[in-house]
Amino acid sequence: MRDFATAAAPGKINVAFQVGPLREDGYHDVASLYLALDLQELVTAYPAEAGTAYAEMSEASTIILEPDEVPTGEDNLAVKAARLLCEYTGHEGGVRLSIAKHVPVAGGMGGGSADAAAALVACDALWGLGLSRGELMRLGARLGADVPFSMTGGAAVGLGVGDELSPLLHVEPSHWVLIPASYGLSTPRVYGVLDELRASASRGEAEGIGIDPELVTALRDGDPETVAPHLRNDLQAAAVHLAPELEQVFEAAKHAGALASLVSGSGPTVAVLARDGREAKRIATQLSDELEVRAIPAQGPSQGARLLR
Ligand SMILES: C[C@](O)(CO)[C@H](O)COP(=O)(O)OP(=O)(O)OC[C@H]1O[C@@H](n2ccc(N)nc2=O)[C@H](O)[C@@H]1O
Ligand SMILES: Nc1ncnc2c1ncn2[C@@H]1O[C@H](COP(=O)(O)OP(=O)(O)OP(=O)(O)O)[C@@H](O)[C@H]1O
Repeated sequence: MRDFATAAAPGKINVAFQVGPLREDGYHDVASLYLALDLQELVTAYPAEAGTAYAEMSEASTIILEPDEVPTGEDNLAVKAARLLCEYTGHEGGVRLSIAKHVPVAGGMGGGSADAAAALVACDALWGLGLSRGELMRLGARLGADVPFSMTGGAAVGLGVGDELSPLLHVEPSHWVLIPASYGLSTPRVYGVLDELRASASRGEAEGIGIDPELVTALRDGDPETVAPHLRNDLQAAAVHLAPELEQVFEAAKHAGALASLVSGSGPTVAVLARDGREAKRIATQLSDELEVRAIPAQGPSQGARLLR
């Protein structure tokens, strides 16, 4: 048996995100243009006493974590992933999962989902289970709507709850600045506020959802000016409703030279589109000073969950 196994998995942004009406199972049908970023979570799986599974935050984390901000017991998504793998295969080994966090927590960038995806890959290797990618993807879908995309990475259209993925091939790199907030937003709460806002609006039924083919072409061509007008997130109004201070972040991003910006997923992290990598670094420095945050330059697409050693 291996002494340990390390896997990486990416955080994401939704370059476009449309939300349909609330379904009976409490979820919403969505149309998402997912982009995996080079902000990667690293999960190392070490053997532990049989039947136990727990997480610890690694000192290598670049995200500043408040004590108890991320649960380390059964509520941790990586621990849930290890448990699910045991349940599915009948394996009885124990595991300690050391997580190096590089994706803002509760920021709408799928950090917990990336931990789950990386944990599936790392535990599969540690325990020599030899599951197929398809099996790991299906297990991932049971852990959260964003987990399958963190397994595939790259760029993809996600339908259903976000888990029915059609990968986009040949997408040129695009450059972004992520502006994390000092607080998190709960994903179910943000969806709930969207439902409330829609119920109280005089507009009728939600329109049909889908991804504009022009956006796909613009991403393939690597033309940020053409990508910019297509940035759209139906959850943004709900995130801003819960955190009105986000308006200042949009304003600052505009002044700093953003081509466009939007709330990432359920927020509150804001993703800013830059002309190129140099611009992204410049904007990140400027916004870090102005907003007193640690703005992070990043680029996508980036690889999905994979074993490092
Ligand atoms: C906001 C996004 O990050 C955009 O990619 C995702 O839609 C959320 O993905 P996630 O965090 O993996 O979501 P899950 O952990 O599966 O679901 C958390 C909660 O979000 C809401 N939820 C999630 C996905 C979806 N398509 N419709 C929903 O209404 C549900 O209330 C659900 O109980
Ligand atoms: N491994 C984990 N890393 C981070 N948060 C976790 C993890 N496991 C469980 N959680 C819990 O999940 C909550 C949301 O975490 P996460 O960072 O995944 O949010 P998010 O990026 O907004 O998710 P998404 O974009 O998928 O909706 C956290 O507040 C934390 O309590």
